[in-house]
Amino acid sequence: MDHFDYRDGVLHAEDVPLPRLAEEFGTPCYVYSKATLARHFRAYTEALGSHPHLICYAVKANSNLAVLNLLARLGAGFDIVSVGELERVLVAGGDPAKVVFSGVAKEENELERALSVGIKCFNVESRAELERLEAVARGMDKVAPVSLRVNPDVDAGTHPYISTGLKDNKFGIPVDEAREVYRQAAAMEHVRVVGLDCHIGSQLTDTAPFLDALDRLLVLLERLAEDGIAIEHLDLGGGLGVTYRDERPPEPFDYATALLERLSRWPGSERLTLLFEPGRSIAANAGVLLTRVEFLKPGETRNFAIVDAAMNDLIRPSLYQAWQAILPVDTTPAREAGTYDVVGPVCETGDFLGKDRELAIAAGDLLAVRSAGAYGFVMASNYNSRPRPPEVMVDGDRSHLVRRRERLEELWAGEATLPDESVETP
Ligand SMILES: Cc1ncc(COP(=O)(O)O)c(C=O)c1O
Ligand SMILES: N[C@@H](CCCC[NH3+])C(=O)O
Repeated sequence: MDHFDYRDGVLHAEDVPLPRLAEEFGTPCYVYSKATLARHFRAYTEALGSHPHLICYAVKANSNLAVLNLLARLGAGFDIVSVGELERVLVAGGDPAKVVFSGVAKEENELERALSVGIKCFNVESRAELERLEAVARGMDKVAPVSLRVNPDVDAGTHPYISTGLKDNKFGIPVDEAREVYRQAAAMEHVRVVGLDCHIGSQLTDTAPFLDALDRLLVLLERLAEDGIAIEHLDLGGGLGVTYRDERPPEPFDYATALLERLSRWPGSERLTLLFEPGRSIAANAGVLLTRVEFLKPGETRNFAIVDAAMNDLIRPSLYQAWQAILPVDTTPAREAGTYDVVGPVCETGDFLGKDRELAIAAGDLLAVRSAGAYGFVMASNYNSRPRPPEVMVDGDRSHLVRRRERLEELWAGEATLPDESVETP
């Protein structure tokens, strides 16, 4: 469910026709729906109801300041993986006391900054990192709130590049070692154990692996209680999948309800605050990438639709062979249908947005690549010295630029690292 649909044959974002946005902001261009972002976020909080909880949106999925600002105003916490993400959360008005810090190699300066602004929790991924954090906190005469990210060794059944909860993956502390590392943490003067964390992978389409992981964490929780180590919050990470094509993942509401139900079987669980770190399930289907067909190039074995967006704008199809729907924006003109590989201008054979797509299009037409709100702009690059695209937020019948397109002159001068972004005010 989202707010991108056809009216009189023309694709709209909420009440705004996409051709109007292409006219105003140019292409390629990311377009986000504010109402969809808000609805996806609220599905989590509504499912959790009165159970103590905090939804820490995974900033990496879409770190646009207007997106972060909207979620902060809805009461979100944030899951960050770098000090850069922390600074973005702060600029966007996020509360540092609702920030959890994940990642396998947080640097000393990152730990220092996070300690100085007072984040909620460090999700520690190894014994060595725990020791680094304790040393930094000692140097600052602070006490670091800590969860251990446990690797529960469950198969998330997702793409190998985005599976994180298996023994083979670099993430987390093996569940069998976690008890020992918790004991070590509990004995540290400058560390305070507050939580237990896991994140088993991304784009999961079934609740079963999440429930398996939860069961394993709860067994560990009992062992920790025997050791006198009290846990205040359980962080189940992110990872809920979305529909790109024909996947049928549970809705955020059903997913959160299932986990809550399983948790409620455990005595004392009503006192345990539940944290989630969703990224994709909030942002993916709240965004499209708008692009224009430059040329149609018929070939002997394949026909190409060459568009003005490329792998530098949206890398998921090239990197993971990810399938994202590609739709004509205006279906009213009569066009001959054909089968096309939708490719960009970048000099790589792997530069494609979609292959073998049935499309009735002509040069100059607009296309919308769906499900591009998560891991879209954030993974964009300047490869081939192409400027990164602008980002636009639609709100009802209004739209406004939330990041302007990089200018080529700034790229040449090496000054394109901080393009303008606007933080929307209510
Ligand atoms: C630690 C952590 N939390 C949260 C997320 C967000 O995951 P997703 O976008 O699949 O919800 C990720 C990315 O997979 C992650 O690594
Ligand atoms: N970038 C990945 C998701 C990465 C998840 C991050 N832990 C994707 O587009 O599917």
